[in-house]
Amino acid sequence: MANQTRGGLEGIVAARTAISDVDGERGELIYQGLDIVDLANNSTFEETTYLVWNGRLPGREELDALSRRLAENRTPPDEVVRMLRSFPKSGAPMEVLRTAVSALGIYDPEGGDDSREVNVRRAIRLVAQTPTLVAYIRRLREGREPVEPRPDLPLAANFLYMLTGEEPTEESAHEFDVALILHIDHELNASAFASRVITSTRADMYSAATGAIGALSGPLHGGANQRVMETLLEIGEPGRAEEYVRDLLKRKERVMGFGHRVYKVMDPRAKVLKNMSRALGERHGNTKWYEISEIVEEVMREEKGLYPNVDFYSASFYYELGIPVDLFPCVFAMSRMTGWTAHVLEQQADNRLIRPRAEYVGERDVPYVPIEER
Ligand SMILES: CC(=O)SCCNC(=O)CCNC(=O)[C@H](O)C(C)(C)COP(=O)(O)OP(=O)(O)OC[C@H]1O[C@@H](n2cnc3c(N)ncnc32)[C@H](O)[C@@H]1OP(=O)(O)O
Ligand SMILES: O=C([O-])CC(=O)C(=O)O
Repeated sequence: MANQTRGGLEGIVAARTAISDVDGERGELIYQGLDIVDLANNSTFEETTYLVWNGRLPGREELDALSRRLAENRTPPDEVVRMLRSFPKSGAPMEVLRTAVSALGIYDPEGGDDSREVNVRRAIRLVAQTPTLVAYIRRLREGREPVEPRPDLPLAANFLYMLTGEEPTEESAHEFDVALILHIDHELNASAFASRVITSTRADMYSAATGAIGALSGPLHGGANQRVMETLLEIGEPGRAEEYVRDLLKRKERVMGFGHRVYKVMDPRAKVLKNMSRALGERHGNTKWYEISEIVEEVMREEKGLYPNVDFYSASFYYELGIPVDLFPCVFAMSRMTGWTAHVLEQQADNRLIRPRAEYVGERDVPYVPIEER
């Protein structure tokens, strides 16, 4: 049996997928064969969702039909919204989102039917309703009424609108849309793998989405974007950045938003987000968070040879957009819902139970000692 000396399944190919691929040496990411930078420059979240689910770009009518269905399905069931109202305001947003997404399964209007057609409709509802849940979580915990979704706005603009009650500028809505495109999928990342393991037992799509949110929430995965911003806020001023990072490293602590299991160079998504973070800061006349980030990046390269991952520059970008810091992982989840549901559909189409082996390192032949004799 192959053994995993360092653990973490490093370098192990554990699934076949056509959804996305990462070239860690060249710093490239493709979705269904298309380069992420091309998609960031030319596509929209809705169009890229079509691509990731269907393996090709849509024609005009196909795109309009999917956009319409995503817009029509934004309102979560009343029962789930009532549940959100009943949660303590102190609940961590990712915990609340995980629980709400799980509850969506109970109120699924097509529950019990596991055909592909129904699962595609489920995927649409999950992608359409997750942003609404995230915006509602924010409003309700602040004691404010939720802002109803607007079906005339694209998904990205509608989310920013539901968050604040104000329509975002065209530029902000466009840049946020690009950030969502960049987060849609990433080969066999931990949360996508979790979604495939759950699906492989023939459990339902909501179980897979709930498990995936749990996996994403950890600070070594999608929870890192929140920790990055907390670090930037603690640094506070560009003049303090260098010393702060060197101190962290001296204490052998990890600097969030750096390093990656697959990329050995800068994450291509981080390059796009870096430019967007600078541009947004400049438009707002506040480049402080960007400037601190740049210094952190330089020190990490010099001291550790580590580069920013997707979570690093998304942090200052989301912060400048006015998104609350502890909502950052939920924003990641909103976009990644497209990727997770694509993995569920792909796994269902050619399923075999995922059940690897473990290398047993415990004792053997241990005699049972009665409790009085221990
Ligand atoms: C969307 C995403 O999930 S992107 C990743 C988001 N996560 C983060 O940004 C958290 C910070 N980064 C990390 O913890 C890691 O780089 C991971 C978990 C992302 C990937 O790490 P792995 O491939 O498992 O590498 P591993 O954890 O074995 O680390 C290798 C070495 O690099 C060091 N290292 C890796 N990342 C960092 C970091 N961010 N800061 C400081 N040191 C680091 C480790 O301390 C370790 O050093 P050692 O061998 O001297 O002990
Ligand atoms: O691929 C990974 O391990 C983590 C990552 O960057 C992602 O999920 O976007």
